[in-house]
Amino acid sequence: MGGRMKRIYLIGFMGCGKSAVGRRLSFLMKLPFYDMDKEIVRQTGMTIPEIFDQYGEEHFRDLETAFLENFSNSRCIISTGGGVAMRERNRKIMRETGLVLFLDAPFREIWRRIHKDPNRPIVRDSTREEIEAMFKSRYRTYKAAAHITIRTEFRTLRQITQYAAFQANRLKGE
Ligand SMILES: Nc1ncnc2c1ncn2[C@@H]1O[C@H](COP(=O)(O)OP(=O)(O)O)[C@@H](O)[C@H]1O
Ligand SMILES: O=C(O)C1=C[C@@H](OP(=O)(O)O)[C@@H](O)[C@H](O)C1
Ligand SMILES: [Mg+2]
Repeated sequence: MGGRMKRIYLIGFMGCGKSAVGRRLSFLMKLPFYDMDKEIVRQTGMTIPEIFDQYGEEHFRDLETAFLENFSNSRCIISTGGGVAMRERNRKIMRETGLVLFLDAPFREIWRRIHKDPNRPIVRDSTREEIEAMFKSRYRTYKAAAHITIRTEFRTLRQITQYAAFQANRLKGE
């Protein structure tokens, strides 16, 4: 990634565990934690569904890119939203400023975790088949954007967090 590792970014599909692992990783590594969705909610004073409904998805995507462009803290953990890695500009920023970890979870697990959550507008507005198609079409982009892929199936949040910390320490300073 060139120069010293600064930030750790968690990427992957909705429900793969980015927010949950990021929070735990920040405790374990004693680094500040930013969940991009929460930061955008805080900055706008609106929920994610409200932003989608009132301004549309493209506006939300622009807020995500603006967050990455304007963010200045160097050593920290950032949990992205599931759509962040889909933009080339975002991928470039993430790879230039940190280590990118893809949390790779199987779709049936993901669906079990997200299908009832009203806070994810894309899930709220789509069928299971549509979400599965989106999962498949995004998969290779996550994989290519990441320095490391972490398979999460059959692993607890604690195990995943420990493995993420191990990889981050191993690659520190590269
Ligand atoms: N490996 C795991 N084992 C058990 N529960 C998990 C695991 N990964 C995620 N979860 C749970 O699934 C839900 C969705 O995870 P979350 O971190 O919000 O995903 P994301 O931020 O990637 O959308 C949360 O309740 C989280 O605790
Ligand atoms: O995958 C996506 O397009 C989205 C994922 C969500 O974050 P999580 O991945 O944390 O659920 C949130 O940013 C928004 O609902 C859109
Ligand atoms: Mg999240």
